[in-house]
Amino acid sequence: MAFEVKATIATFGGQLLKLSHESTSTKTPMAVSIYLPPAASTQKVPVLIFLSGLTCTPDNCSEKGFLAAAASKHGIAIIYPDTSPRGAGIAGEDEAYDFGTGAGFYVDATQAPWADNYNMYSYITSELPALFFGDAAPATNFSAKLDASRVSITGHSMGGHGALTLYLRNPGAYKSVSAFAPISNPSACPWGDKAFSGYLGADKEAWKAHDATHLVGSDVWKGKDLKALIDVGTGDNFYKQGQLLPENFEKAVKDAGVTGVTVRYQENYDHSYFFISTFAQDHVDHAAKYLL
Ligand SMILES: N[C@@H](CCC(=O)N[C@@H](CS)C(=O)NCC(=O)O)C(=O)O
Repeated sequence: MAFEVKATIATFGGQLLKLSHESTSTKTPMAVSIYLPPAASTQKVPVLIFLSGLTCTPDNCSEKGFLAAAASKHGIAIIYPDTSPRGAGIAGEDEAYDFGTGAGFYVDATQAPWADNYNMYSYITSELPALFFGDAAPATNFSAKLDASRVSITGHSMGGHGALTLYLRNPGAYKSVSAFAPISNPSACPWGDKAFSGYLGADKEAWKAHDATHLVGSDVWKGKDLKALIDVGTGDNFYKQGQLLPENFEKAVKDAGVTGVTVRYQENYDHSYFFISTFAQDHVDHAAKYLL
């Protein structure tokens, strides 16, 4: 299925393209944006995927995350997917900010009425790579510009959970991972409890396959060196309310004997894009270490 280019915006020497396409995973139109650095006009560039948090569209991070500044310098493309299907027509999908629209949690729902459309895991891990790295359409032939063999992943909050879990579930698919204020142990926090109950059902065993704190010590992730950078603000109200639980992830990492995980607690920073933009360069630099 071809991309439709909705906007082309010059920024940091490259271009931000706002795209739309019909998705086979969600059975809805999906918005997705891509930042192409200047280097993409002369060579294939590696890719960093940024998974956004609750309520976000591709615009939040591309407008105020400032990842493109460092990505331009390194010659790295950034893909900004949406956070859920929109307009699926499911009763109740727009009732809450933390479930349904804007809150797909990067899982494939198994429960009615969500299972037909809420398939963000497949969307991010299968459909989007096929679209960007395959021959989607002559006018938007990204496969000539992007190097499918060099992809890293990052994300914020719900998207930090997405980045960590997709990375841990797909060894070798991504060169490195990072996260801003990730929901690190969704099975044990109110956001995760609500989302996983709705999308995955009451059996908490099924939740473990989408919980970074469980995955890191499991057979799914076979590596030892995680190549992970995580930032959490100590002034983040969601951290204080126990929605993020990075300490649980750190303990699981230690118990599993996994190395290569840096978790930084940033004094006073909150959950917002002021926090993300402050540390954006560090996260792009982290990805660049493994992509370039
Ligand atoms: N709207 C929610 C907060 C949702 C929220 O903070 N979302 C974060 C991601 S988890 C975000 O990035 N929001 C959009 C933005 O700040 O631009 C509330 O009222 O508590």
